[in-house]
Amino acid sequence: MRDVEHASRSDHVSPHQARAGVVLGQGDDCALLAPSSDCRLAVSVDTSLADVHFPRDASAGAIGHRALAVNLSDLAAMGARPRWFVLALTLPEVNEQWLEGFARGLYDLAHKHDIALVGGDITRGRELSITITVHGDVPGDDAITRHGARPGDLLAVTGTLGNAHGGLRAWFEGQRDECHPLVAAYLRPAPRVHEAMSIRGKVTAGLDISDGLLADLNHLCTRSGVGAHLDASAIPLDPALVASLGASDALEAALNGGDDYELLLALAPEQEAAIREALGGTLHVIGRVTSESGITGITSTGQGWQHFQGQGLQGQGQRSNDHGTGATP
Ligand SMILES: Nc1ncnc2c1ncn2[C@@H]1O[C@H](COP(=O)(O)OP(=O)(O)O)[C@@H](O)[C@H]1O
Ligand SMILES: Cc1ncc(C[n+]2csc(CCOP(=O)(O)OP(=O)(O)O)c2C)c(N)n1
Ligand SMILES: [Mg+2]
Repeated sequence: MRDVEHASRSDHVSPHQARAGVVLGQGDDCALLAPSSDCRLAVSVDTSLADVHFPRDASAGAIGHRALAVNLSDLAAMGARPRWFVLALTLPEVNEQWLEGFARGLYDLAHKHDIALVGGDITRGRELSITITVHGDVPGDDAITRHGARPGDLLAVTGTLGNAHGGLRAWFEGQRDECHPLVAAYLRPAPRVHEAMSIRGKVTAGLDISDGLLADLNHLCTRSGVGAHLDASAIPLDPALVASLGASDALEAALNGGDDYELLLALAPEQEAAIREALGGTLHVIGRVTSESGITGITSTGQGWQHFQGQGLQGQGQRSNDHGTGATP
């Protein structure tokens, strides 16, 4: 255990220890943190499991990066500024070299987003499992939520969709180059933290896309009590994805593949110019919010990622549509 603690406290952590708001970091029974008085605290937890969220033969650095990235993406979804995280690690064995790589992937991303590791827990168990709880802050009532979308709002996404699913498929077909653009999108997602902070207060609702565009749009619509109409031809697809999967499977990957960690936003049309200025070419309008429930404009039989539907790669794209959205052309 001492080895693990050493690796998770190695010298690239120390710059974070002194950062603002950490009264007492690792080493005692709890961390003591001082949230900003004018801010709300944003808290979220996500677990990453070998062969469920990442392939067990991915590099240790990619596993560390990805486990933190998906949590940072939840802070981005709310427009929160990353502050602190805690890490619960279950390992089948202690491998010093693996831990060094894991720590490097994790801390490089932590450093990039100025988030400090303030505590954790390490246990031995059969499967590799990483649970991270992130804390962020957001001023006043500016948090981006799922519940504010209104009929007439535009729907938009950042970046392109489906690449990570293309990378997952490439990995299972034997592609092991982690620098391959689609594989990198899957293993090393780039959470839209700065983008989200620059548009909070300007959007009516938003969330990050982890389960797939249709599934997460459905979450937003349900929470807001609205429906949506999508323009299939406006869904942004990377030419590399279309080249890899063909146009039809690329669209299906974008709609239902998941793992994108892009933002899905609802915004009043009069805010579009300001948001486009903040986000530049990353913003793509893909439809609008409607008053009738259900998602129209898209024909798809998929329903995004569901942990308890016996999913695996074989099941992707072969599931029936029961997400209750009534997706129709
Ligand atoms: N086991 C649980 N206990 C309490 N709340 C949960 C649990 N699982 C999910 N939730 C809550 O349900 C909401 C949706 O969770 P989830 O689908 O995991 O969203 P996300 O994609 O943002 O991680 C979140 O507010 C989350 O905190
Ligand atoms: C090895 C592997 N198989 C399949 C997937 C696809 N996948 C697994 S979980 C998931 C959805 C996101 O994970 P979840 O635990 O639901 O995160 P949350 O929505 O809570 O952020 C997807 C698309 C993957 N990422 N890796
Ligand atoms: Mg979650």
